Amino acid sequence: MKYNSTRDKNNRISAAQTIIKGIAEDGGLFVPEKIPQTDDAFLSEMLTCSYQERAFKILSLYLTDYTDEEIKECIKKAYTDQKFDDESIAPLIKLSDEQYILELWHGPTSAFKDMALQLLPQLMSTALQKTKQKNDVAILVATSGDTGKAALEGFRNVEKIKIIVFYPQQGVSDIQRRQMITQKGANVDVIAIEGNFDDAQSGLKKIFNDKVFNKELAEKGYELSSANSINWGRLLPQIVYYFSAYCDLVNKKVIRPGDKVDFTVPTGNFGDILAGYYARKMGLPINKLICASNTNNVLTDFFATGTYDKNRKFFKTISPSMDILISSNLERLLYHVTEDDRKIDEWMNKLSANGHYTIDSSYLSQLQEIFIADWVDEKETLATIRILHDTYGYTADPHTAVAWQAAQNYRETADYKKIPMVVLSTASPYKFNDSVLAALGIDIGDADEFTQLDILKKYNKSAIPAGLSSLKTASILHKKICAKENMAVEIRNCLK
Ligand SMILES: N[C@@H](CCOP(=O)(O)O)C(=O)O
Repeated sequence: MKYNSTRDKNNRISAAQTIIKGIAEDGGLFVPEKIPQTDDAFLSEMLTCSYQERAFKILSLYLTDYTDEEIKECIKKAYTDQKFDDESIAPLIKLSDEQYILELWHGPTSAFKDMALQLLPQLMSTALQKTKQKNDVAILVATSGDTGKAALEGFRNVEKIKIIVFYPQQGVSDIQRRQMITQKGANVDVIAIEGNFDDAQSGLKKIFNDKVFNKELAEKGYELSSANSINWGRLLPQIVYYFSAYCDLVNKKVIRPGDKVDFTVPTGNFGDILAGYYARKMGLPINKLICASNTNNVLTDFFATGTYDKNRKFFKTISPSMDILISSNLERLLYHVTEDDRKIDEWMNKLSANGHYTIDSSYLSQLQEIFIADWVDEKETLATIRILHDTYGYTADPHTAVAWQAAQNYRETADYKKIPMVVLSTASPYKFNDSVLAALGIDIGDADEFTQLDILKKYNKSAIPAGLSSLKTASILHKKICAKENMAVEIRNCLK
């Protein structure tokens, strides 16, 4: 299996090279040349498998230049009970006969990003050995809150790899910031930027494509890569949990093999929901993928009109990980729908130059067959957290609440087929204590984030994750702040 750039079909490389590179030199994203197909037998074998075995079955379809032993070893190191506090790795929680929550935050940093970022470092280290690359890798990450910490935790002290994370100074929750600025590890740097996530992501994309800068770093012994979902190695592990949740529904006798299921995904950079699209293309019986946004509803408008327009007000919300106006992985989706690298290049150039592009109506109709897009404002997000708590005794974080409400909205339309709905829960509520407590009507006065953790415990059945309670005594190790124009300067300083 080879991978090619969305902007140049002739730019083809192996899976190992794809994972090391992260992004193509032409600015495009790497996609599998063919999406492997699964059949009834594949799914039926998967039913009795552990999460790790399910991961192996999916990964081996895509990582054809890795040996089975290499893939198994990567999976074994990633999904252990030392790292995940639930043995099923991604537990499926029933809230009603038709409504399920897929909790993806039982890893070390309490966000769904761990599902991929515990595995990516293993896949990358193996790729470096396989390709005998001489230079070290410098991973550059832009985060709106969750990816940063998960990437730092995954890559800390990994040999031949350095990692530099940029986060928006004013755009993450208190706990998310604490998680990042207390990060230990000889190979990590964390820098706040005076800007938002889009500034960080766009700044890094420019740096990835800056030939002169890349040459300078190569001479110093570094190749750049990414741990954001622009890296294929981030998306691939996420396909697994769609299959796994489906198998769990069959095993619980909620559905029979072959029955269709809907998934709702809180969406920012479009990676998580795109993994669902790959699962669907591979043959998993998914009916609709519901793309849930917060007030930064650029994707909702895109799926309604076919015009992607980032020229709009950027809102800082209580679901900061979704505060994004340039959703990178949409490029991959458009490539798969059009199979036309020229068109993708044209649209992405328009997006860079003017901030908008419009796709042909025939493509839009194809997308509307699969995707339902909706958005939820701040007030409704808070109200939903309260409803989930009071009705189901379930404490959700704001991102999950956005998705839950978008799912309910869809379930009230004439299109809804009365089939099970799985809502992806992407972060622990303990990462967003002040918003969750406000939603529950609890007065926190001037309680700090750690007192808030303890208060929230009284209203939440699950324990405070060890990785969050330990932050209280953790020393602050990273204090750098930079202007958004100075990211390259900071990178140079970190890679001296
Ligand atoms: N939601 C993200 C933003 C980056 O998305 P990614 O999936 O491409 O890493 C975050 O929390 O940082």
